[in-house]
Amino acid sequence: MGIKFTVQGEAVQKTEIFALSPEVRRCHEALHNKTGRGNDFVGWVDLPENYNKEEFASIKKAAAKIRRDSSVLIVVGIGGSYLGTRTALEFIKSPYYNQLKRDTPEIYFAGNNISSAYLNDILQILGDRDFSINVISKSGTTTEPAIAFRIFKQLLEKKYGKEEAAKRIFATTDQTRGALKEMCNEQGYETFVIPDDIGGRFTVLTAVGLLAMAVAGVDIDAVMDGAKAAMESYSNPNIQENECYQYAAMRHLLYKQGKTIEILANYEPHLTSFGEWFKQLFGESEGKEGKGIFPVTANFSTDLHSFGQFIQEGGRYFFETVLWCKEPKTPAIIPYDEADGDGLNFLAGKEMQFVNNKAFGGTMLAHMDGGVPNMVIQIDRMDEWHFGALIYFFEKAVGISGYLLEVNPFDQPGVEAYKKNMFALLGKPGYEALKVELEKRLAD
Ligand SMILES: O=P(O)(O)OC[C@H]1O[C@](O)(CO)[C@@H](O)[C@@H]1O
Repeated sequence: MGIKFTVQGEAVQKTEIFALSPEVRRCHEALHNKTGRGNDFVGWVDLPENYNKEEFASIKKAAAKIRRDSSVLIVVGIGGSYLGTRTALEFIKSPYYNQLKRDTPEIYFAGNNISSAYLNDILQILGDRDFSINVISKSGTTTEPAIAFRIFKQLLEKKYGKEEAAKRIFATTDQTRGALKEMCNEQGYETFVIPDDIGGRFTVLTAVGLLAMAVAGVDIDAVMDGAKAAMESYSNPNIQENECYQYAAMRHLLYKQGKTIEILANYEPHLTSFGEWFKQLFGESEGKEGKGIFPVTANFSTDLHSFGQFIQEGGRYFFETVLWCKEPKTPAIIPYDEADGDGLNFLAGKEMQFVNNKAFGGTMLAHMDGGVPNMVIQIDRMDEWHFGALIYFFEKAVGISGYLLEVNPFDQPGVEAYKKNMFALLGKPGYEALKVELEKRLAD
């Protein structure tokens, strides 16, 4: 397996982790036998093997068409219909994917906020270039993507006419239900499926993530191969041989010790978006019924110069999980400087990754000395295979971890509260009484 999980220091002993074996085995069985809470939404467990091969081929075809006739792809979506796709692009390609030399379309993400300035910036960047849209929404009624889709769809129709525009809209949505699905039926958009038994935050390895990846020239077969290898490796119910389950158990033990925040730290800007995806995966899965570990992320060494102080000496209620990548995507050598004004000549000729590695080791020891429990998830490199494998590692970990916490890790009832208030304040029909009540509270 190209992923290696290790516990650092003494905060939790291996024996304590292994002592959780009976509970972990129960969670494993509940997940695999579909007998646990939220069992309607565990389709992701065997997805790397059981994905729809016919649709997979259609995704590649659609991607080839987009690459042929579009300079830009606008991907519209939010939450699970956005984060994984963006993460894939930045992890496998680069956060600078759009600026780097390539022969694939530029890709921009819209509908993941309600900012007019953000939207106008994308419209300006797009200009009058040829483009296509991949609108991703299971429900089709999520406000943020619905607004963005209206705007880009109208632009597309104005530019190409309704008929040609319909051939440039690719919708990833529910197989049978929902507002977007109805629109697809009426307008004849090519449609890809968000499976019924996979919740938004677990969909990156479905058409949700795969279409944009394929457009960007990502080898999506290799992504699925990595996920399949992880699926096989982490199907082992024996915690002593299953590092994914060790991670889930370790989180649980730390939570029991009062460590209620997990910092997922990385040392690569290519992993920043991965942290955003992780926040939704763990936040929506575990944060309920007054329980859960609050997921935050740190981008090192950048953030060592911002909240590094707090991590070292602030309140001791968190632990750190470092996502470390062994090989740099591309190497860079530190040059010799005649004047040596910065005193760095002792590093001349060394690779930057050598320095990054020492920053990682030094930081980990300092944080542990400061009382922060540490664990490391190490991958060899940031390529397609490792992306698929790592996604699966975290999905499986949150499934087990959520069951250990005795919550339903596959629902997200709390997300509705803000939506209800927003609809009422916006004057959506049916919310009249709530509007009056909320406006009074806001005016007080
Ligand atoms: O795909 P949809 O229906 O637009 O929903 C987007 C996101 O909103 C949520 O329902 C709530 O955040 C997520 O689970 C989902 O990923």
